[in-house]
Amino acid sequence: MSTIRAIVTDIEGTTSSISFVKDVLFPYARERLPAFVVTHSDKPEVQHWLHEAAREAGLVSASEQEIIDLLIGWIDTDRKSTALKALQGMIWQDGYRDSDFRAHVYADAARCLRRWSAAGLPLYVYSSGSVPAQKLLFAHTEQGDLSSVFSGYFDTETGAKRESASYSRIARAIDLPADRILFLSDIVEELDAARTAGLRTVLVARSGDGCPAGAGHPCVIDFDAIDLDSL
Ligand SMILES: CSCCC(=O)C(=O)COP(=O)(O)O
Ligand SMILES: [Mg+2]
Repeated sequence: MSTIRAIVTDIEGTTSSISFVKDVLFPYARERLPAFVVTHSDKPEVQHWLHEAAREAGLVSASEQEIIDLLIGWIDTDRKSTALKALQGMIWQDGYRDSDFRAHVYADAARCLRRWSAAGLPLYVYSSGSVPAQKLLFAHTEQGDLSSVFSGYFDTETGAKRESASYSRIARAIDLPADRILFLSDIVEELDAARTAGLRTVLVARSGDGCPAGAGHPCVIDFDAIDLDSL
C-alpha cells in the first residue's frame, strides 16, 4: 500500500520531450516576440512583465527594442526568468489556438497520469513554464486534453526549482506532509532540492541511456516503471 498521497511533476524532459520545448516552443516564441511586444505593449499584463524583465536585468530605462533584444537573448540561453516565461506563454496561446502545434506528452506519461487521477490521487505540475502556459500545454496535447487530471499548477512565482523552500511552499499549498508527496523530474538538482524539503523523489531518465549511476534518487526510464507501492 503506497504512502504517496499526491504527485507533483515537472514538464520538460519528464512528461514531455526536451525537443518539443527547444525545437517547437522556443523558436515559435522567438520568431513572434518582437511583433508581440510592439503590438501588445499597451496591455497592462504585458507592460508588467516587460517592466519585470528590465528590472531583472538591472536596466533602469530601456527602449522597447532593448527589452526585445534582452528577451531574445534569454530565450537563446534558456533563462528560467518568470517574466520571460509569462510572455512566452502569451505567445504560445496563439500557437495552440491556431493549431500551429500540439504539445508533446509521452504516451506513458498520459496513461499513468490518467490512471493515477482516476484512482483518486491528486496531481500537480511544477514547471519553469508559467501556469497559463502549463494549462495550455496540457489542454492541447498529442494525447488529448489532460486538463482534468490536474488539481493544481505551480511555476517560478512559487520559487526557483533548485531551491528547497519552493518545495516546502508547494507542500503547504497542497496541504499534505512533505513525505506524502512524490516529485518527478529529469533534473537531479531539482530532486535534491525537493528531497531537502522532505518530498519523495523519482528521477525520470528518458535519454535512452538508462538510469545514470549514482543519481542518488530512485530512477525510472518512463512513467510505466513508477511503482508507487515500492516508494
Ligand atoms: C509550459 S512548459 C514550457 C516549457 C518551458 O518554458 C520550460 O522552461 C520548461 O521547464 P521545466 O521546468 O518544465 O523543465
Ligand atoms: Mg525538466
